[in-house]
Amino acid sequence: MASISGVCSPSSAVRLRRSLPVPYSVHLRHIRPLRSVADLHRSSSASSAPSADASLPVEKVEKRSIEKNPINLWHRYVDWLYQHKELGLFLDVSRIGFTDEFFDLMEPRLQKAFVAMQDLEKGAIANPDEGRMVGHYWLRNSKLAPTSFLRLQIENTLDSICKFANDVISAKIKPPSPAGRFTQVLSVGIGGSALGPQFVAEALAPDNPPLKIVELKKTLALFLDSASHFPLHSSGRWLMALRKMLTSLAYIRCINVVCMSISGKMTSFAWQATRFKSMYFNFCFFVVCQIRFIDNTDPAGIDHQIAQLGPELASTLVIVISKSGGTPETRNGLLEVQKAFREAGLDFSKQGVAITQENSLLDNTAKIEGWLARFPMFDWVGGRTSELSAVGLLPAALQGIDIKEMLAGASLMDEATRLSVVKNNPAALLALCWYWASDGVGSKDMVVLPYKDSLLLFSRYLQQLVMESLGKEFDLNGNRVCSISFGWFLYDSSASQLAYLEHELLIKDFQCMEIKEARTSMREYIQQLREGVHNFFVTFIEVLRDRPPGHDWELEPGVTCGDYLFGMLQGTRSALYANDRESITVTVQEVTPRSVGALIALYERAVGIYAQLVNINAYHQPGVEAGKKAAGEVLALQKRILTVLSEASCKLPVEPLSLEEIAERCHVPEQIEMIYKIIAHMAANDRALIAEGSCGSPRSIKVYLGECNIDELLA
Ligand SMILES: O=P(O)(O)OC[C@H]1O[C@](O)(CO)[C@@H](O)[C@@H]1O
Repeated sequence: MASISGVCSPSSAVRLRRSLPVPYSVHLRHIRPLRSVADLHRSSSASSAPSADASLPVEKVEKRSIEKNPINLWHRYVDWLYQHKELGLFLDVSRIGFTDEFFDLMEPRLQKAFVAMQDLEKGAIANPDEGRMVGHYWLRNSKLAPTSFLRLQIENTLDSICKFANDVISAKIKPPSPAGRFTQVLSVGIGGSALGPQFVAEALAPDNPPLKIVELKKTLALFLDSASHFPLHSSGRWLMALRKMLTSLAYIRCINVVCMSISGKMTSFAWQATRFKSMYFNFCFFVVCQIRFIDNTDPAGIDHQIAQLGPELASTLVIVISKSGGTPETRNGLLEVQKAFREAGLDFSKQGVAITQENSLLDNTAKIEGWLARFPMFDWVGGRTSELSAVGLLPAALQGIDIKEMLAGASLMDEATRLSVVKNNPAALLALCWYWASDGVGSKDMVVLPYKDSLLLFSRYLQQLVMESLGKEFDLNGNRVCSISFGWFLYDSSASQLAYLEHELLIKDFQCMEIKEARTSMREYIQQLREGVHNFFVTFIEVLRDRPPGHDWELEPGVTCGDYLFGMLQGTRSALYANDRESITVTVQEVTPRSVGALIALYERAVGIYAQLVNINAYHQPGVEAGKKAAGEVLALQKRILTVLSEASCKLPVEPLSLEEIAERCHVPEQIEMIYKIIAHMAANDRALIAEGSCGSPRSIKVYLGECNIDELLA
């Protein structure tokens, strides 16, 4: 929250957008009044007979002007409001203008999608390319797993995660260094093997630094010494004193947990003192680790993380996460970290943990090198839906996050999203809205706006889930899908921690306005949102609870800081809608392990249902594979260039080569531009390659090697 104007801004903005035009027919926007709310309500019931012309393809449904009458809108809001009582989660789709006619046409498709989802949950082969099941739903309810073997696997893995995390936190498992306990976790992974843990850490990790047990011991000893002189008679006062003393250490969240767990049981001071001693031991279980991530192959980024760890590398648990076990970015990260360990005189194997498929390259490496622990990734869990497997659960547990609560939240949401009454199924409602808003062909960007800093990374997490699942070229029948249809592409605003929606919107769409002006006041902000290019629909993520109970205060009479954030969200929603910008609002009571688990499950299911609606396979990733292959080809070309240069440079006299000559000798004249880029990159990094001439005029460049030991160069 960087604005000093007091205007709250969304925590992050992600826009997923179309790349190609949509068919003309779906752009038609005829102005025709909506039917009455009562009609809408009637048609929304799953049991009601479809009233629309079933022969009309859903894509031909006309888009009418959206309802603007405030009273009708209120009724629409109330009629469509979804609430999950136990989860404290609401979904408001009233500001998406789908009509009853559209709903009726979609209803049979949704019913078909529900059946497909049921099959999926029963273990149907949902990824025909890889011949595998898709079972992330079983992770949160192992009874659903199609075989008892799988059920046991799930349960045993969860047990071993909990045990390992507890042992690390209580220092039963410790690093060899004198530090005596693990204080940091470094997670190495990418894509689905990084984004979930990052999102959850940002959302749920305790605010405070890891407890330093030495410091704690000292303070507790002092307290115990003086405890006998305390004139405290009631457990309430005793607790208050205890809380005050411990919170002075600034570990508020942990302390609350401990104090709550022992309150109400204390009667006498003697007993209190005993409890206090035992609490000291319990308290050790709350000594959690901080987490850092290496999620790219950017050497400077890796160096930064390692430098930030500094001497704490000796007490860092390194978790390497890769389902395939062979992803180059992750392998590179691992090799870099291992090098840092070697240079610091540390034994990596004593601090390394692998999360990967059995017998993958990574698994075998961890086995051979005798790493501290290995946890399985199951082939029936895709990377982008792996947050509630060991991938997300182990890092979360190490940070003291209640992973069973996360699983419970997801499980409750799974139950809710299995229902076949569309109106009672929040994932189906989301999929329906996406289809309406983007015409089923990705004609609009999806902007995800979490209005809570702790949910900053939710949009980035969704990026991977949605784009990799829905950005497909071919449908299930092998037909090329209409334009790029289901791909929503991301504008990643997270580079700016300020995460301004307006920043993104301004740069991309609102060319007429200055970015700075957008920050000055809410009025200009809304002005710009309303009048910019209309190529998006919004999902607001709202959190009702501003601060933990008892911590809020009024910064002006009757108004808290959270009220501003709330006002910003509501004001933006209203202003956007007034100018025909549709929005969905997902509301949770609080950001808790349970609500985070529920949000993850909600979107996993919505993506699955939407994929069914548009007849694509959400569970394979041919595009990603192509990208990985392309990267490999560039590296192969680099090796060929080095071989050619070596032959020319090891002659006497040395023969400098032009780019054309290199391309010809590599037998790829058409790759001359790539050859130039490879050489420019190597030259910029002081590799054993000398490029004479000007980079600005590539034709002038002559290249040779400064040394001619090709084996060393290729090593
Ligand atoms: O877990 P792996 O096999 O290293 O793959 C990492 C990620 O890379 C991707 O292939 C692309 O980001 C994802 O599908 C996957 O989650």
